[in-house]
Amino acid sequence: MLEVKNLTKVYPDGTRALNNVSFTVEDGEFLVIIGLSGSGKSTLLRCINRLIDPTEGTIILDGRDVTAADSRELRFIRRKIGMIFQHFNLVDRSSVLTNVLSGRLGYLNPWRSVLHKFPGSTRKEAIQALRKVGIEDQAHKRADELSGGQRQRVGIARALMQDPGMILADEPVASLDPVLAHTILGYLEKLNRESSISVLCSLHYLDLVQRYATKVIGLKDGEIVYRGTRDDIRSMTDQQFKEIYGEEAERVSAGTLSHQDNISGEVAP
Ligand SMILES: Nc1ncnc2c1ncn2[C@@H]1O[C@H](COP(=O)(O)OP(=O)(O)OP(=O)(O)O)[C@@H](O)[C@H]1O
Repeated sequence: MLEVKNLTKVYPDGTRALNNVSFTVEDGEFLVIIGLSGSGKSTLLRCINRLIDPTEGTIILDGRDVTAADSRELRFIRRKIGMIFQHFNLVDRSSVLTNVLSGRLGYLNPWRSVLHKFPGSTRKEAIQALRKVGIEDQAHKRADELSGGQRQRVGIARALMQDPGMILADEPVASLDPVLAHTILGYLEKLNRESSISVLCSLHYLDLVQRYATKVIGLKDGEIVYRGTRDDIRSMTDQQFKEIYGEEAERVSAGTLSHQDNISGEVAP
């Protein structure tokens, strides 16, 4: 379980990106964070694994105080938190397999990690992780030879190598077309449901929020302005969504949602 209490982040230039944000995420939840550009979504996600140090407040993950963790503890905590990025953050010139294996670096003993020497069993696991996202046949290609959707699947496989209890996904489908967006979110949902991995994800299409979220928080100028359960979200109107999200709020095309029915079948291992 994740408990975020009174979290505030003020950047050195004085920008108050988060102001007194509190919420909880139960194990196995799929929390979606919505909000306009600049509302603080990335800052919030990055505070949770301390890629950004909060100014005030506490973050407790499974009883451990992330905010008070020293560097040793933080390494341990971060091992269990996978991160997925909008622009994938792959090493383009390395192979897909090497990128996936890098998810395990936090578990290697120091000399192995310096040399990036992975045991054979770990390489097998990496292939299995790629199989879970349907691209084991791409393992030996260079990462920059893959399409955007395939690259994000590599990002998921890399996160899986951490054996995470939680995945933080910062706009994971913003660079993808709507059909691919459903494919990627379908994989995240499957991991969420079948492996009980909690997912915290920022998204900006209402359809996607309604389809995947079990809980939603809405941010505006760094403050929580909306909290919704799965039922609340499903009955949310475009107008309500626009009040939080602004006039930029939009749906992906109606046809895409029905496509999801096919995708669900496709993601089964
Ligand atoms: N390193 C930084 N220094 C100063 N201000 C920053 C820094 N990073 C972000 N901000 C500011 O903090 C606020 C929140 O930014 P953040 O990136 O968290 O928002 P966001 O909701 O993720 O936006 P987007 O959807 O555009 O990524 C914005 O006003 C942004 O300009």
